[in-house]
Amino acid sequence: MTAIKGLEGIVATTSSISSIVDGVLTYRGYDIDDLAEHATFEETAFLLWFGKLPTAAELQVLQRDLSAFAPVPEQVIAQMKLYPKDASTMAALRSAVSSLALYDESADDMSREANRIKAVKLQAQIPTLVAALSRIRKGLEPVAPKEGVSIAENFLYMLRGQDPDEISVKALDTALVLHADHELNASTFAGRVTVATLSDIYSGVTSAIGALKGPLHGGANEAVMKMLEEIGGIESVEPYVRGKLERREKIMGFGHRVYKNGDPRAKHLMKMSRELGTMKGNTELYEMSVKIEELITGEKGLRPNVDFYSASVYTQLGIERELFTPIFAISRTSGWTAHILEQYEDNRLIRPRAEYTGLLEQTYVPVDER
Ligand SMILES: CC(=O)SCCNC(=O)CCNC(=O)[C@H](O)C(C)(C)COP(=O)(O)OP(=O)(O)OC[C@H]1O[C@@H](n2cnc3c(N)ncnc32)[C@H](O)[C@@H]1OP(=O)(O)O
Ligand SMILES: O=C([O-])CC(=O)C(=O)O
Repeated sequence: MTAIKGLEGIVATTSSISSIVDGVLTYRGYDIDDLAEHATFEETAFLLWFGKLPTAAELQVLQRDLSAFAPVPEQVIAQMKLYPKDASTMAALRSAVSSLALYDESADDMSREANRIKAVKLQAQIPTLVAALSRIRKGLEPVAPKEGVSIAENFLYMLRGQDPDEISVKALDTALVLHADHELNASTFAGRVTVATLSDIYSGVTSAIGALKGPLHGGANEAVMKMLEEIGGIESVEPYVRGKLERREKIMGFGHRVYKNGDPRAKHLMKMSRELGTMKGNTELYEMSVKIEELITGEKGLRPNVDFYSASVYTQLGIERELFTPIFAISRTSGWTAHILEQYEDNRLIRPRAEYTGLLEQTYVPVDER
């Protein structure tokens, strides 16, 4: 038995949800470029869950269900108010999502219909939790979700307590489409491993949130923003990046396990970053990001991944850094739950083997003789 560290290149399951072939990402056969340009996040979530784009009537039903499910149990809000104010938002979100299960009587109902409803419910409630966590951290009361608006619009409304502008809603909606699914990434794999024991969907999504939090995965978008803040201005980019390269430190937001010639989502976020900066009359974050990319690609051949330009996009939308990875979780809930539903449909326990490298032939020695 020879271990493949990080399971690199191992094909661990079949899936008909999303694919990456020759650097092209598709959801259910639709190119991400096509979806980013034309689809809403709600259409994308439907596509991931049910394998086809919704008709107008199906979309209306989904939007109605998402609105109906968006309020979260008041007990969960009360618990969130007790969380330490300096806890990371992802750690708080992990706890809050786990708590949701305690107040859902159908949490352990493993029927296909119940699990489909819970997927929609989680998608509706996670944005409410993230917005509430942000306000609670600031000492503000959470704002109840609005009926009849998109997830992107509702999220920005719940964050600020006022209606967002159309450009911000559109930009966030596109970012949600771009982050919705990504084949067998670490958090999706974690979610699938969890439910392959026939554990419930809340446990699967809680596991996935834990995996997304790490800086080698979704947590990289917050790390990118920290780096931009540390750099401070365009004139400091070059010495900062060269210093990091000399010390052989990782530059967050670059590199990818699967894409070696560039992440197809990055160009959309780069364009959004440029457009938002131009619109707001301040392109410094965009220009700093472009300069970092030129240096890293030039020196190391590494290309930006989805997390790199999303940092400047969210900042230009006026969103605080602590919410970047939770926003990734809002979007990826669609992909996680689609994969969880797929796992239940044709389940087999996921239990690989380990190559043992420890001691051999040890003999027990009583404690007082050691
Ligand atoms: C949504 C997402 O999860 S996208 C990924 C988000 N994560 C990040 O942006 C964190 C920074 N990037 C990384 O750490 C890595 O590129 C990963 C974790 C994404 C992929 O890792 P792996 O597939 O294991 O690649 P691996 O770490 O083996 O990298 C190959 C080589 O490139 C180097 N490298 C990879 N990424 C980076 C980086 N961001 N900065 C500097 N060097 C890097 C590695 O040090 C390694 O060099 P070596 O061969 O001289 O040791
Ligand atoms: O696929 C991966 O390894 C990470 C990634 O880009 C994602 O989850 O979007």
